[in-house]
Amino acid sequence: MNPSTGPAAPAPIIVAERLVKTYGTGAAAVHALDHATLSIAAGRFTAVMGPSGSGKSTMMHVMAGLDSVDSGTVRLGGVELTELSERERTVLRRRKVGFVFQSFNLVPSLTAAENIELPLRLAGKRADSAWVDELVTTLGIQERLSHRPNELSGGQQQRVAVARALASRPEVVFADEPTGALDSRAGRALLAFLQRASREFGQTIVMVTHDPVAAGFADRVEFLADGQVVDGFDHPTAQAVLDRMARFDAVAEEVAA
Ligand SMILES: Nc1ncnc2c1ncn2[C@@H]1O[C@H](COP(=O)(O)OP(=O)(O)OP(=O)(O)O)[C@@H](O)[C@H]1O
Repeated sequence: MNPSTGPAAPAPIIVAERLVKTYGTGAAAVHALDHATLSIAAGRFTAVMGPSGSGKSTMMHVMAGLDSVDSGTVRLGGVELTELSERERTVLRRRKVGFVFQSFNLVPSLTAAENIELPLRLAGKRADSAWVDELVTTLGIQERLSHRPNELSGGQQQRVAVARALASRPEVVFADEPTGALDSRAGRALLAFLQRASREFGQTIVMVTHDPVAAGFADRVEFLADGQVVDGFDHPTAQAVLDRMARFDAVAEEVAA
């Protein structure tokens, strides 16, 4: 450790540089990403925030290999995603990435246990049953494994979705507003679990959120505005995030005036 700088920052697992993604052309063109540059540290929990339309979901989809860019580069675990075909990106996603969506996205005809195992089956991986058992127990869903999603509460469905995302120990878990459909108690329990997954198990997590309280569970917060990463800091608290967002609003009001 260098005493003047503290512990070295962990190596980045994702390096996204000068990403450009434009929808439409001419006067109707929308610059969803406008030379956005962002690194995600391995083993950390990172929140991505910013006003509606600032490019958060687009950025996440590109970093996860779900979407292509017009220009720029994205390396995920040393692999340059922008050089892969769509098919190669799909294979890489199955091997390296887990997802948690706001709307859970569980398969209705499968039980909770079958949903949890689905990404492993798709990736042709064998389940590490001790790990899956630990996940299921920690998330408190062991009594619900034989139930189908429509027999589970929203909070239980989301916990199944989290177990599904972590079951294969992916290099990165991407979570898009994972607490958006939950009440605040269930939301906090889920955030505490994500925080624990990164602190205790070294799981890298990238979470898009509008909620300063949710961002307060992360190790770092990054802010997007108008398709660019404009700020970021470590150890965010809900209050520090709120203060930063208020400065965005003040600038937006000045621009509009
Ligand atoms: N498929 C698409 N076609 C056209 N425009 C799109 C498409 N997807 C996103 N956009 C536009 O790109 C911009 C960035 O969108 P994006 O969804 O990444 O923002 P966001 O920050 O995630 O927003 P929100 O917080 O509202 O979900 C927006 O102006 C959006 O309207």
